[in-house]
This record gives sequence, structure tokens and C-alpha cells, in this order.
Amino acid sequence: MSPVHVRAEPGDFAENVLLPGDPLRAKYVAENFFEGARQVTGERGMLGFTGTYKGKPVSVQTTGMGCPSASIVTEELIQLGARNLLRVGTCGGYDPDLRLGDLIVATSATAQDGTVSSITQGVSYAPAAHFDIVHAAYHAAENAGRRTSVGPIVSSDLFYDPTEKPAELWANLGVLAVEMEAAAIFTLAAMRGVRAGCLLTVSDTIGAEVVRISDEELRNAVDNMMALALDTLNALN
Ligand SMILES: O=P(O)(O)O[C@H]1O[C@H](CO)[C@@H](O)[C@H]1O
Ligand SMILES: O=c1cc[nH]c(=O)[nH]1
Repeated sequence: MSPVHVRAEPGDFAENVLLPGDPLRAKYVAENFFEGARQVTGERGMLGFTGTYKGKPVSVQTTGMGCPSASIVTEELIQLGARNLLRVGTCGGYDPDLRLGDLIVATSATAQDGTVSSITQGVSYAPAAHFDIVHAAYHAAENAGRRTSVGPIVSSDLFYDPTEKPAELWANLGVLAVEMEAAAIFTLAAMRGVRAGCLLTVSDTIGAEVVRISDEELRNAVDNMMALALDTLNALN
């Protein structure tokens, strides 16, 4: 039976799935990186596509913004047969060494959100990326010569964070950057026995002030990240 939100049937999705937040980025990836792409779902505008990349089946599915939306999509993709989930998104850089357009391979995602604490019923928990994906992503980035940082991120419920100096707090704790979905994806993947990871492009640097990347620079950096993400999935056993 088709799940409630990701309206599709078993077999419509490949085992390897890219997870951007943005539906138009999902469409862009399918149109520009996949061979033989077909749309497999579109409920609520949460577009999903399946095709092949260098001969291997692959899908891309929108998660929407925030852990509540990402958790629904993750659960339903796993019901539909997804086994390797790689989030591909943008983030705000907290680490002062990060530059706009840099790539991050997340190793863990602090759950500064309501979804993961609801799942764990308030028990402390450290959502982590699967080592196989971290390993494959790091090597894909290294081979491509891309400026890359590997380390912890934080998944927040907030894009507009009213906290005074959030960068100071998180950078002091060794956290590289903030985004909004990885903690829920990592947690559900671990619970369901599948692999998850996360690649991020730094779209904002957050320090004394917030600096945003230009649209063109972002497009180029995200294109490069998508190729690395697809090579990462193809390298998995
Ligand atoms: O670029 P995407 O994948 O949408 O990810 C980031 O961008 C959105 C906020 O602008 C949030 O979804 C955040 O996680
Ligand atoms: O979640 C996000 C994504 C991009 N930039 C941010 O500051 N936060």
C-alpha cells in the first residue's frame, strides 16, 4: 500500500536516495544528473524522482524543511525500500574557518529540535551518520580536491535563531554548522537499520554578522556537492 505522504509503490524508489530539503533542487538533480529520470511522487509538492547515475539506480526525494517533515519522509522511504539515505543540503557555518561554498561531511547531528526528543522520549541520544557513508563521502571529496570539513553539526528547529551569539556557543563546542533535518534522518535510519549520512554546502557564515552566498556561487557549489553525493552512494556496497 502506498504511504500517506510519499505516494509511491515499492519498487518506485531505488535503495540509494538523495534527500534535499527543497523540491526544486530535487527536480534539478533529476534533470541534470540522472539518466532516464521519472517523477515517482509529488504529493504536497514533495517531489521525488528515480533514474540511474553512472549505470546504478538512484532516487532523489524532497524532505521539506525541519525535522518533523523529514521524519515523515524518512519513515515512508524506508517503508518503500530505501536503504542508503544521503541528505544533501545547505547550512549556516559556525566554525570561523569555514568559507561560503565549503563542503561539510557530517559525522553527527546534535538534536536541538523537538522531533528527536519526542522519538527518544526525552532520553539523551547522539544522532550519528553511518561510518560507511562518512568514509565514502570523505574519499569522494578528497578525490575531487574539494575544500572539505568533516565533523559534527547541529539540527535546529529554527532558521531565524533569536539566541544571542549562537555561533559562539556552538563553535566553542566544536560544532561546524547548523541545518534543520539531519538529526531526525540519522535517528530514524539507526532505528530502522539502514544507513544515513549528510553532505552540506555552507550557504551562510554566522559570526558577528550573517553573510549569505550569492545565488550563482550557491548553484555551482551545490552542483559540485551533488556529483560527490552521487559518487558516494555509488561507492557503497
Ligand atoms: O538546503 P536545504 O536542504 O533545504 O536545507 C537547509 O535549508 C533550509 C533553510 O533555509 C532548511 O531545510 C535547512 O536544513
Ligand atoms: O538551516 C540553515 C540553512 C542555511 N543557513 C542557516 O543559517 N541555517
